[in-house]
Amino acid sequence: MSWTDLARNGRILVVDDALENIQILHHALREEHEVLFALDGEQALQIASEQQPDLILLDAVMPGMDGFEVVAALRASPRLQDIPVIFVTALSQPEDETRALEAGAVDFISKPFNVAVVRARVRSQLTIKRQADAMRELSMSDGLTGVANRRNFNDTVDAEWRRCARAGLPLSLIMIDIDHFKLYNDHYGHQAGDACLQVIAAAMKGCATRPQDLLARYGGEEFILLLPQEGPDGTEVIANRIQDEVRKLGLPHAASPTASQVTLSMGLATAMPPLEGSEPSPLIRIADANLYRAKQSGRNRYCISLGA
Ligand SMILES: Nc1nc2c(ncn2[C@@H]2O[C@H](COP(=O)(O)OP(=O)(O)OP(=O)(O)O)[C@@H](O)[C@H]2O)c(=O)[nH]1
Repeated sequence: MSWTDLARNGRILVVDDALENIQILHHALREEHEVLFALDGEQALQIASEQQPDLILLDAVMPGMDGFEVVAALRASPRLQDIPVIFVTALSQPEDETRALEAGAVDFISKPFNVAVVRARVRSQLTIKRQADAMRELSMSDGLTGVANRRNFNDTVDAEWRRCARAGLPLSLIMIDIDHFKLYNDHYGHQAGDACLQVIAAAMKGCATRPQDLLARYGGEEFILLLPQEGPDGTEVIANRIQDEVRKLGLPHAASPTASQVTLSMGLATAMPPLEGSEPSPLIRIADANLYRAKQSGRNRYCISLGA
């Protein structure tokens, strides 16, 4: 897919208190893009939050919340702050343009506008947005297995920890380690080891598929599964599912003293719920200690305890 293709099909939110302006922009953009609209600032923020548009075309002067206030509210929201905003406005003084750009808009178009120019500027901002999205995605995932990387896990566990603490919901972790992986590499070679990590990661990813679940590569052959809103019983169900799926893969491990196939050891830990103001690191340490117990007591199993 080329970058030009990436500029097509974006979802655009047009915000203007004059219906005729919305109609003109809708007409100009509807062939290439999905166009949503809002007639005031409050409605714009609500639709942005629900529909996550790729770009917002925003009128500056509106009754109630004006465009500058809308941009400030977008920038203050972690979920909405990356949505680019182009001001489309009757304001035309250089100081208006400067104020809009300083407030966080990426571009400024004065009314009356030329439709072809609007289309071209929309395309160029969508291209930049897609490139930024792709870069962010890459920086948050592990290059070998495609699952989340450790940094992504650290950011996500902090946010989910706070969310579960506020809502009084449990949060669980499963620390997962491939058994005798050094012997696997020694026996089959490092490339086969890499392929093994990829296959195991893909199988584990299919075992916890709720939107808030996150599988991350935590170290070389160590993974961690974050299960917000999951108590100890559900976590054991998922641990058993992972063991079953890996068993079904039947990856030979001729050098393993534990089994003839690749096996996993796991440490489970649940906060019931996290305490407000506390940190997730003690729970991670408990999951790690339980993984160590699973290794010590024979591998190819999980150990569990409540904690933190
Ligand atoms: N192929 C491959 N191997 C890796 C990668 N990352 C780490 N490893 C290997 O994973 C092995 C981990 O070995 P150890 O920590 O000794 O653990 P183990 O052999 O799995 O033994 P137990 O955990 O005690 O069952 C090391 O040999 C690392 O070189 C990777 O990205 N690719």
